[in-house]
Amino acid sequence: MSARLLHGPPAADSLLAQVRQRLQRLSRPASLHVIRLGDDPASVSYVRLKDRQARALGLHSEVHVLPETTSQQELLQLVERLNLDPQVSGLLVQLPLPPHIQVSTVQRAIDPAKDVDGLHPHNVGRLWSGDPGLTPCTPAGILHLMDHYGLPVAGQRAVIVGRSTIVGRPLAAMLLARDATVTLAHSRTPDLHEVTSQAPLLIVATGVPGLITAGMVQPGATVIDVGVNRVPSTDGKVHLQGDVHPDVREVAGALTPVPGGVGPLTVAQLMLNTVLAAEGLQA
Ligand SMILES: Nc1nc2c(c(=O)[nH]1)N[C@@H](CN(C=O)c1ccc(C(=O)N[C@@H](CCC(=O)O)C(=O)O)cc1)CN2
Ligand SMILES: [Mg+2]
Repeated sequence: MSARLLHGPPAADSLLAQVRQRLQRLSRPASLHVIRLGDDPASVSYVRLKDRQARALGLHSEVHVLPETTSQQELLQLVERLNLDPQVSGLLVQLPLPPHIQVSTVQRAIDPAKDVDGLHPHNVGRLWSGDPGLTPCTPAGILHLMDHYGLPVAGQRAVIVGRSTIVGRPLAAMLLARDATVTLAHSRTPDLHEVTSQAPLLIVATGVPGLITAGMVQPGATVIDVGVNRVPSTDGKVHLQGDVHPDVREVAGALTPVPGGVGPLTVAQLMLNTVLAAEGLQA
């Protein structure tokens, strides 16, 4: 039997409907500022998606494109200028950054109230403390996707593969807050297949194309594939492949496709975070 596909766009649309409602009640204009360094094709495409979506909602959107060789000090100066600008409600720096830039220093420099990526240590601490705050877009989007499709979270045994600060770690905190029992596995987890094959809910965010194969998945499991890997095909073109092998479709009960699964939720959740930041945070 083939897995039920959990398509991202309808879930993203329902999140965007919430954003439109909140925008109507907003007493001041909301704006999103995205800083991009260099011309990495994936980053160019993701930043374009964010800018287009923000404009489609009637938000003020600005993309600040800097050369890849921009120094950390120059980047921090731009961040500081946007921090101090009262017209800026949301601010993020697109990742990955070139190696001469220390990501954590840049994330710490962003005003936590404008940190629509939810990666400033203040916001990370709030998330783990169970306090309201801005939270990373992809994990928050995953929870919205699950709610949209009526998939239970409370009481679930969830295995996350991948311990990144942008997906795996914050998702663990969010699932715990929703009363799931969470295992956070990673590239150094011994016998990974034994861990994954006992997961009724499996979320994979490793950046390794096809890492999770059919034999590693519990029959009937819900599998959320966060990987969006650009893989060269034999015809010389590049295609998108998830972290989950296509064969998993025959084993899983429900599965997010790549593309068209989690990705659209990341952008929709960013729109919600921008409105939350403009509101001065939280419902
Ligand atoms: N500062 C940040 N950098 C990065 C983040 C982030 O949340 N904040 N996440 C990813 C990239 N990302 C957003 O920035 C992102 C990834 C994927 C998608 C998406 O819609 N993917 C589509 C496919 C799009 C395509 O054709 O390439 C899909 O999966 O269907 C949106 C945003 C890393 N960097
Ligand atoms: Mg990834």
